[in-house]
Amino acid sequence: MYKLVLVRHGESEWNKSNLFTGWTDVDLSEKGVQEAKEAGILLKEEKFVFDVAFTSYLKRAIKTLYFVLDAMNLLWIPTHKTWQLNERHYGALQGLSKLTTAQKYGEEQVLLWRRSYDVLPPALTKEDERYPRNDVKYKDVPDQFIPLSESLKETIVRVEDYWEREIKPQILAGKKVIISAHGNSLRALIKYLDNLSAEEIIDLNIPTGTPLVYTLDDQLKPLEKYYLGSERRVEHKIEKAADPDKIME
Ligand SMILES: O=C(O)[C@H](O)COP(=O)(O)O
Repeated sequence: MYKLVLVRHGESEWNKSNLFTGWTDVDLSEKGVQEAKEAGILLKEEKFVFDVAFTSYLKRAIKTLYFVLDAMNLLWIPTHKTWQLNERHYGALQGLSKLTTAQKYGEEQVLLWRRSYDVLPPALTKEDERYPRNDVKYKDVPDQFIPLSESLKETIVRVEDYWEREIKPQILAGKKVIISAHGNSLRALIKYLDNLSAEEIIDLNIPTGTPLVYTLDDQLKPLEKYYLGSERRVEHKIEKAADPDKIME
């Protein structure tokens, strides 16, 4: 049996103002920093220890991992960063308000862009300054993997590939692993791990800064999973992840 911990980054500046973010490299909000620190304290209180950590190329996930590991006195452990754990690329929606986009295109269309399995958000063009090729972080990523937009289906392909090649062997070697990533790159991983259908994944919302603990069998099939923290607080954060404008603090 193995344990695995997943954590979505704490609230970002763009979560706070409810903008489509994707690969935009925005920082944590003050509240997000607090959430990350609290996640680390919770993990420490529950006596979790990690041997190796994985995160994306985006600072909101990297900093969340930093605050979690700092609270646990584990900043020294090896940490692997990869573009393959980045948030799903939101294409030309990146930077737009989720609320005004819903007013313009309808809530149903925005729900499809946000939560469906295979609907692509509108694509960027290669001339757009948001095209990831313009960002030095992705200089070593081959052209065919640089997205103009991604559905969850495409996100799963890159997340699954990284899981199989890099993360799974570490877990099977007995290393205790934590992954700090994003709402949709974690939905991608969870769909794969839990073998969820395209319908089931629509209703899955991941709360910010809340450790999700998996117990896995010898084949890494999930036996159990649960969020750390009070049930009421976790529920509230899940509702907020589903519809940030409707949920007040
Ligand atoms: O990229 C984003 O905008 C957020 O990180 C996740 O957005 P979502 O809740 O619309 O999937």
